[in-house]
Amino acid sequence: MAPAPSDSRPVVISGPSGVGKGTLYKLLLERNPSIFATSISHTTRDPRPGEQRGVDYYYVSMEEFERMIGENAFVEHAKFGDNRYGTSKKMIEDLTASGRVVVLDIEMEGVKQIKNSHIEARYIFIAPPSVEILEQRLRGRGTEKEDSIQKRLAQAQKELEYSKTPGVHDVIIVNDELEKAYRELEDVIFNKRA
Ligand SMILES: Nc1ncnc2c1ncn2[C@@H]1O[C@H](COP(=O)(O)OP(=O)(O)OP(=O)(O)O)[C@@H](O)[C@H]1O
Repeated sequence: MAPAPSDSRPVVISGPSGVGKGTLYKLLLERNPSIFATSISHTTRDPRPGEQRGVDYYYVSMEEFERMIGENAFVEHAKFGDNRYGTSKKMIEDLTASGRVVVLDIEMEGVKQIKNSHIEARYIFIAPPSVEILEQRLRGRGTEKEDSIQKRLAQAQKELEYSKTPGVHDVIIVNDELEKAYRELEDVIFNKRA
């Protein structure tokens, strides 16, 4: 395990569905458990069996969630179906104050919001070697029905376009060979390169 990075800003990892963000994120936390902390979102949905309050999510009512939006308590928030999800500023500040680097797995609209929230963060985009390989991974994961795969691929095109906007991401890592991409991710976070 490497010593703690000198840069303690939260790390925002984004990229299209199926690119391997979750896999890389999990490795980062498993291999450096005392250095990184998982961002814990607020949600209005009910806990699922096995989920723990304050570990998987902070579960709040719709009223509470809307009050927090009004107080500008979120760096980003979104609605999926009937449920709302958000990342609170206080959660990031508290985890950072505890001496750990917060890692956030955020989709494109959330990235745009965080960039407007004036929070200091590092932005890492995970790109697929090609759209064909992205499709293979989405299919290979076996979690998605055909229409969901098509939606994710259409959304991926938008995200890949956005990732080309100059200055949006500090670095783009192509997730070709997993261990190679992982090493690049660590190198960036631990400032072993740009
Ligand atoms: N470098 C790689 N080479 C081959 N397969 C990979 C690689 N990285 C990840 N995968 C596989 O690709 C699939 C998608 O990975 P993962 O679930 O981590 O994607 P994700 O970006 O987190 O997607 P989502 O945003 O939908 O959660 C998984 O089956 C994973 O095991």
